[in-house]
Amino acid sequence: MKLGRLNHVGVATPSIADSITLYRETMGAVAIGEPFDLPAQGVKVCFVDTPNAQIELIEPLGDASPIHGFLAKNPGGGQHHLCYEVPDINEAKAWFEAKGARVLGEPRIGAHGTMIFFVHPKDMGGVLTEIMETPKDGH
Ligand SMILES: CC[C@@H](C(=O)O)C(=O)SCCNC(=O)CCNC(=O)[C@H](O)C(C)(C)COP(=O)(O)OP(=O)(O)OC[C@H]1O[C@@H](n2cnc3c(N)ncnc32)[C@H](O)[C@@H]1OP(=O)(O)O
Ligand SMILES: [Co+2]
Repeated sequence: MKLGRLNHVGVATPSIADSITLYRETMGAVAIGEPFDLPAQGVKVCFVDTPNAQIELIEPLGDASPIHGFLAKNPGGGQHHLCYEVPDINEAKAWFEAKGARVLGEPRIGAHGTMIFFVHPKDMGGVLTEIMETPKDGH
C-alpha cells in the first residue's frame, strides 16, 4: 500500500456552532463550509479549509453516534482522528488486516463522497485512523 497525503484532522465538538466561532475568531479561518448532517455516520459535519488540509468538525447526531463515548471522556471536545488518503480502499483494507490492525466495520461512503474505513486506535499508537480513497478531483 502507498500512503497518501493527510486529508483531514477530525475534531469532535459538543457544538459545531461554538467551534465555528472559535475557528473564525480565534484561529482566523476564512474558508468554513456549511454544516450538514450525515445520519449514516451518526455525525453532523463542518469542514474548515486550511491551505494544506482540512479540519473536520464533528458533532454527535442521534443516540448511536460513534463519538458519544469520546465526548463523555472529553466533554469540551478534542482531536478525534487523522485521515489519510490511499489510491485503493480495498488494497488498503487488506494491508491493515494483514498487519493485524483492527479495521472497524466495512468500507463505506464518507463525507467527501469516497470510500472510507477506520482502524482501531489501540492498534495505531493511540490514534484513531481514517483511511480514505483519494477523491477524483483531488480534494
Ligand atoms: C464525517 C464522516 C466521516 C468522514 O468521512 O470523515 C468521519 O470521520 S465519522 C467520525 C466518527 N466515526 C467514527 O469514529 C467511527 C469509528 N469509531 C469507532 O468505531 C469507535 O468510536 C471506537 C474507535 C471503536 C471507539 O469506541 P468507543 O465506544 O467510543 O470507545 P471504547 O470505550 O470502545 O474505546 C476503546 C479505547 O479506545 C480509546 N479511544 C476511543 N476513541 C478514541 C479516539 N478517537 N482516539 C484515541 N483513542 C480513542 C478509548 O479511550 C478506550 O481506551 P481505554 O480507555 O484505554 O480503554
Ligand atoms: Co473523518
